[in-house]
Amino acid sequence: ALIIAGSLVLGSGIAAAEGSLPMPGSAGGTDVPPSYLTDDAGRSLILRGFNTASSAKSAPDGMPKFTEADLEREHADMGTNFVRFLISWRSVEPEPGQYDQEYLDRVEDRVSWYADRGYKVMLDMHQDVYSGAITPEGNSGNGAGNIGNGAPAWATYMDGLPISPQNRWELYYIQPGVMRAFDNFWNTTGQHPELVEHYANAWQAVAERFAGNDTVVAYDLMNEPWGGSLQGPAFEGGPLAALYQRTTNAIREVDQDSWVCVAPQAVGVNQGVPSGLTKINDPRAGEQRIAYCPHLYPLPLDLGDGYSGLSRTLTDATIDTWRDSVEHIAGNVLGGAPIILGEFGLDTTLPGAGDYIDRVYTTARELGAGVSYWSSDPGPWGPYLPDGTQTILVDTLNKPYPRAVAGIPTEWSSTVDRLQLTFAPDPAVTAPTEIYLPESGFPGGVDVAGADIVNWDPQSRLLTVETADDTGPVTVTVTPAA
Ligand SMILES: CN(C)c1ccc(C(=O)NC[C@H]2N[C@H](CO)[C@@H](O)[C@@H]2O)cc1
Repeated sequence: ALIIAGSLVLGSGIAAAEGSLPMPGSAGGTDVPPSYLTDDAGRSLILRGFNTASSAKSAPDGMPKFTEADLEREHADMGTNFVRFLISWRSVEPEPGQYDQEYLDRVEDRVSWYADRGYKVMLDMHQDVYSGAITPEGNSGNGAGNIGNGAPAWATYMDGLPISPQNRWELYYIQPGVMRAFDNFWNTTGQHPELVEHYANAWQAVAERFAGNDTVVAYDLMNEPWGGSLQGPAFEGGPLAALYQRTTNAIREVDQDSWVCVAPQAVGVNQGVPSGLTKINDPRAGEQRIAYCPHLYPLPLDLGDGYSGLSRTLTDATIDTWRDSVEHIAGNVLGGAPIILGEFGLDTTLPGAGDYIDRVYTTARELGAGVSYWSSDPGPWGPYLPDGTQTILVDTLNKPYPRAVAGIPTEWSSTVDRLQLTFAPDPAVTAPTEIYLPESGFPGGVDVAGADIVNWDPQSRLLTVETADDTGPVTVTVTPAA
């Protein structure tokens, strides 16, 4: 909280200095309409799923404690179609220039679980506090760790600076040894220009494996970047943007089609401070495939208050300023990039938790954004407790949504037993529009107005519809059969 509050002050100061952003609470951060990732049939994808999973951070084999049966349960209970799957630099490149193909085999096995159920996967090169190698007790092997995680031990240069035990994991970020590890990674010290090169080449090795895999649609280049001694636009528009550009170029040497997702710095921006991220150019032929993947963690909720009273008021204000910044970066800076809310979440036992989750999904729907909730790990934040008991998250998330749209969605909304979608059909897209309908709202047949039913499968809960493609925007309304 101290750090975040500090960076909020820092961030706010920077934002004021920058002066190029819309005033908080304005009509929105851009006039650029939402855009979408698309599938191979050209359908606009509306992605709903989880981060899977935090347990991978400390696993020696780099894999989450998440079985195919866990995925089957998630799919049956909530109809998700997306996952932000955590991978790690330490696992990809355990030694300099040596890429672990057996680790990538394990990742590919998990990807096939998702493929078999019609999911799309975004691979997240995850880090928190740089590496598990920052503390001897935290290092369960080459940077696997329960305090830090991400970078391999060989890329962790603390130059002998101290790291003392902290009662909150976030406070390790400002420990001298950790600050130096980040300053060496970003080469702010001028001592290690090779590390960002290794990072880009590690991503190239991952992209080389998944380039032809239609299930993997995006690469999230770095989780919650931290600039060490560099903060705000000096970091985001400096070494962070440079790393993103270098990594995008390296990926495009082997993979022309996956989206490259870039995230702002976490501190401040997660809490609504405007980001100073600058343009990343996609060298691919044709449309740019850069996406924007911010996270949302309003400070009042981080402090353990519920979504009620003053905390709710302050959280709503945070969401408004966060949304303006997201629209500005995705629309104006990145040139109309699709948005994926890479992380948001809270302790679902807090007062008003269900209302907060609904508010965030409404904001995501209005932004045309995908969502990966943090996280699928067992516990009060997730959908299931360790004993398998469902939290409120399952029913809160288990709502109708359009998964793949044969055109450009302009708006949609749903309740448990009704969905309405307006979109501009794309004549070039011959695949039908696909909609998920939960059994709770649709126990029997379905009625569709505004489109023709192609198929309704009560087992998979998927409805597909088609419309005449020579018309203007169409509105499809789905209700339970009378
Ligand atoms: C001081 N710094 C740099 C900092 C502090 C706090 C977070 C954070 O809470 N992040 C929110 C969630 N995201 C991670 C996984 O990406 C989770 O462990 C956090 O709960 C990030 C950075």
